[in-house]
Amino acid sequence: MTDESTTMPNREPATTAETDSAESTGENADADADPEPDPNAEGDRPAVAATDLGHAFGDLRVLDGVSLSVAPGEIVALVGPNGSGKSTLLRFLARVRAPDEGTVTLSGHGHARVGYLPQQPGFRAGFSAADTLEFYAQFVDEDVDVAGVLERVGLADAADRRVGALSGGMTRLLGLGRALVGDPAVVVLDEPASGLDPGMVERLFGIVSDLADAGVAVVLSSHNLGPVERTADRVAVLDGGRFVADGDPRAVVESVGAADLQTAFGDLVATEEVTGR
Ligand SMILES: Nc1ncnc2c1ncn2[C@@H]1O[C@H](COP(=O)(O)OP(=O)(O)OP(=O)(O)O)[C@@H](O)[C@H]1O
Repeated sequence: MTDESTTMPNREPATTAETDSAESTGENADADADPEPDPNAEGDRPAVAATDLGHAFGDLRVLDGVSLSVAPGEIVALVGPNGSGKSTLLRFLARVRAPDEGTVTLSGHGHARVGYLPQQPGFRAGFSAADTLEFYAQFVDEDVDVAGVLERVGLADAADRRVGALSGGMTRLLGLGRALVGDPAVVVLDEPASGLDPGMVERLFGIVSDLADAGVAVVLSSHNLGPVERTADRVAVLDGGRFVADGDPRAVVESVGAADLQTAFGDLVATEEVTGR
């Protein structure tokens, strides 16, 4: 069992991040290297910033000097081949674990919580979808409109269904609902569209757009490159432990003379030598 399949994967980082600026530091990180925040530039500060992240699993170096900042209201999509380190990076951004090297800093006005959808959301069997969200609602200060959250993620009709009886896609939608409990300033979604039918994929990316319109910083991973190209403000292509492209989707596509992100993806990652996967 991984840490993702526990019943409370996203509330831990949430509660630890309820300060104006909270930082997760790798063992080898140099905390002194971080600049002092400029109070006059508060509005320009990223909602979440990862700096020089490095991480290895045994001999496999998964991330190597990766930096990423996400502004309030910005949607950043991580794309990359299977095993390129997207989930690992997202766990660091969500602060469910710390990298070997580098820092993750959250900024926020008052609250700076992170909502996290793991790649394989797990819930305690036997409880209903509504009961499950009520459970997580206990851990946030705000009143939570559980029925509203279920409606938002398309599960209103499944409110009373036991979580063990939800389909794979519905379980992911409930995980998205859990990530939204408490109106976090940063939402980290690991393959939120995986297993969803085409209509729900559109709905999912619509929810993501609405979150960004409300000022939430969203960082997600996805292999659904069509919706990513249409929805994301930035796409960051991870391969070989580093970003091989990072920018506006159109700019990334044009940088390799491709017609669309799907084609650009093939060009970008095909030219990289990938080891360890
Ligand atoms: N806990 C772990 N122990 C050992 N190796 C791990 C662990 N977690 C991830 N890895 C390895 O690190 C690499 C990156 O994995 P990660 O899950 O971050 O990739 P990903 O880009 O999210 O892949 P996918 O698109 O298939 O979900 C893989 O080679 C994986 O096998």
